[in-house]
Amino acid sequence: MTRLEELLTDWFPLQRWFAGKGVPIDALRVETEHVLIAGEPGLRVLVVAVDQRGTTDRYQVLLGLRPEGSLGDELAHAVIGVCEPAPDGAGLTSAAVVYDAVHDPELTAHLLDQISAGAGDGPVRFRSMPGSRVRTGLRSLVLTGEQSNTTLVYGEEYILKVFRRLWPGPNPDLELTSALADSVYAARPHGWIETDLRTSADGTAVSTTLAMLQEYLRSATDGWVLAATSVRDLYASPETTPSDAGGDFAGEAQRLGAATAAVHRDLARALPTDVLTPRTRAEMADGMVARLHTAVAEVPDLAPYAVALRAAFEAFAALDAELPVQRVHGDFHLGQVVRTDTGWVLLDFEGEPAVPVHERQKLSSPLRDVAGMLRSFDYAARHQLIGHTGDTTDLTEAARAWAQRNREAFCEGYASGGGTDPEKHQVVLRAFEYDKAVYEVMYETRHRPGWVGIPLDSIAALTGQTIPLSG
Ligand SMILES: Nc1ncnc2c1ncn2[C@@H]1O[C@H](COP(=O)(O)OP(=O)(O)O)[C@@H](O)[C@H]1O
Ligand SMILES: O=P(O)(O)O[C@H]1O[C@H](CO)[C@@H](O[C@H]2O[C@H](CO)[C@@H](O)[C@H](O)[C@H]2O)[C@H](O)[C@H]1O
Repeated sequence: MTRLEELLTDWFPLQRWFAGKGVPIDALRVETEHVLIAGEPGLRVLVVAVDQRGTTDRYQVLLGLRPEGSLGDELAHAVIGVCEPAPDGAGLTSAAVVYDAVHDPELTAHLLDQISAGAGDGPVRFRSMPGSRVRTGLRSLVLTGEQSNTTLVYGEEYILKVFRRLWPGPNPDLELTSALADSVYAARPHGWIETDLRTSADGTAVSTTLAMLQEYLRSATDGWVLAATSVRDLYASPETTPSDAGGDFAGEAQRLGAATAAVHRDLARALPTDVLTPRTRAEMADGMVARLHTAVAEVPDLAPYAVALRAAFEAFAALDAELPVQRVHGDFHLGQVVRTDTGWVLLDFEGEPAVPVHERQKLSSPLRDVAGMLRSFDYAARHQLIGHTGDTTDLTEAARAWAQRNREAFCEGYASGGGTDPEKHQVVLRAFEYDKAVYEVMYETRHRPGWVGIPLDSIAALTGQTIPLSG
């Protein structure tokens, strides 16, 4: 292991985007290293392979290099460590501080310049969308917050989403956002960065998205923040109904449902569609059951509900109805939608970040996204109860009413906006809701253990094993 690899081994577990937190790193290798800026400061793009418990995941690191002692205080938080020159004289010629270059506007300016120029035909390629004229000379800032990737905002003009965990192939976010380039319900794409990544199956080099440049929506307010504010208003007077409390969210939920239906319609027009046969539906249900088994093995608290969950997946498999499928969002929740001055806009079409890309590219029912958003209403209603001591009967009842009201409004908006009426497909909807809740139990256990009670309580309620909060 080189000194750089040793430093990265210590640094990776501290990163929010590192999916292998809590599991020891068996080995870490810099698989490829390409110089984007030679000299000082230097910029390199690394693909780093991390072995953990018999599996290998790959991540992108944009590595900044400056001579030791020359790094300003404003970059102190981004430091990975100090690298010595190699004894054989290859690579560095003097000791350098290496750091997470996404935090260095002097280096990230280069990425925007290169995208604007559509530069590079070598191992790292920069591309701008046909018809886009990307402005340069804008200073970048890293967006803070809980994120699976790293997002830079350039001068309130563009967002550059730097994908951290890499799978060979185009990132679904770029694929779907490009398909929605003319939609008012999605942020316009302007360009991307790509490299070649070898598949683990046969070693073929596949063009793989490293980052995506998109329009920055200046007037955007996060859907989660808006919903949480509405819940907080209700909690201030839990004896009132959600419709009478200040800050009722149902109108927004209804419009969000309609926007979601419009996006599904546009995706179905631009990208492949199909109809599930009984066999392919059974395969989808098998996938849900397999995820349940994995989750129960990792989180034993899920075990009491396994029979009820499995029964819902089997009912889905046994349905005697055709099920249209298409490309969908795949990880739809209130944090993936923003309210702008012109209405709702859907973001982050990457799918569930922990799932291999080829799985996320599979066609699915749009009701899967509907189920994702319904789960999110449930989260928004419940999360403010975390850590509440004392009698929460009134608040729990208020939360239940809030979730139910917004659930109904969203489904009504979705159906009136031209989507399949969720109310008429309860078996499908239930299976997708349960599947998402099982995913959430795993997600929370790994990333936010203090929140795992939210999906667990919902599963208890949804399976009828405690007082139901939703549905
Ligand atoms: N085009 C955009 N305009 C304004 N804000 C955005 C835009 N894209 C993303 N954001 C903000 O950044 C957050 C994270 O972006 P997202 O694509 O969801 O990243 P991640 O996959 O890491 O969660 C979003 O919740 C939203 O608040
Ligand atoms: O936004 P990401 O693509 O990183 O998605 C992951 O993180 C989400 C949390 O930020 C997680 O969403 C879960 O928590 C939300 C509240 O924070 C809630 O609204 C969602 O319904 C719930 O699923 C998402 O599952 C995960 O993939």
